[in-house]
Amino acid sequence: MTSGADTAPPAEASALFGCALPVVTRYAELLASAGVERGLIGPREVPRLWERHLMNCAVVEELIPQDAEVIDIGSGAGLPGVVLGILRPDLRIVLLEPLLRRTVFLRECVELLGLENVTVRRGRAEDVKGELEADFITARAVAPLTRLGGWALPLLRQGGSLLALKGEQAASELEEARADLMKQRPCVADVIRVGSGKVDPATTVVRVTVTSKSDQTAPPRQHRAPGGRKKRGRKR
Ligand SMILES: C[S@@+](CC[C@H](N)C(=O)[O-])C[C@H]1O[C@@H](n2cnc3c(N)ncnc32)[C@H](O)[C@@H]1O
Repeated sequence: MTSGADTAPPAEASALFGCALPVVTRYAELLASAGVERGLIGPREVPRLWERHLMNCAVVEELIPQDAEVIDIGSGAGLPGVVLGILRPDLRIVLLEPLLRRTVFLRECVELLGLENVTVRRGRAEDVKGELEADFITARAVAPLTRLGGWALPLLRQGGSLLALKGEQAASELEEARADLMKQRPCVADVIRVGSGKVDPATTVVRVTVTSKSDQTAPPRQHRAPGGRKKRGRKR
């Protein structure tokens, strides 16, 4: 895969990605070249790859504790799963994607970027129950919350969370979906903004955490405070 348009990172990306910046930059190049050529990402997205896609996805790592297992449902060209995999070598991430040409691109990315903690699984989320399970599920721009919850909640371990990256309508979407989510599995849900001061606007996430029936009012499990984790360098 060759390099495409100018994909140099903005100044703010250094602080966010630290020592992972060269690998994320290589991923940006892959998106801007093969990703565009193969129709996985629109050419108009290239000038805003960093702000709107890579950085916006990266800040979600604040919500995921050390060594968690993550499934990224509907990974597409790898957002947010590939970014999280680069930034957090401690996580084990499955990129779940049904479309062949997307899984081909994802496998190429995983290999070229040396992501030993990331695997690609071709399939639909509703078809992998009993085969895949995780502590966290991420999803961006995949499906309305009610449908996404129906796919994701059965794949979560007790205490695990769906982290759905959503837009400005997140709160109203959650209120509409809340009763349906509860029918799926006992859970608590909230809308949180992550990455304030790092990305503008901050990323909006609907977090749905599966609970036991007796634990309905409990807040989601306490995660590490943002910035409190010691980052481990990736072996290259
Ligand atoms: C709009 S794209 C978003 C891709 C990526 N998450 C992003 O933010 O750029 C939606 C993706 O969800 C995938 N998808 C659709 N239905 C799915 C399902 N039932 N299970 C898993 N993935 C699905 C599609 O193939 C597509 O790649």
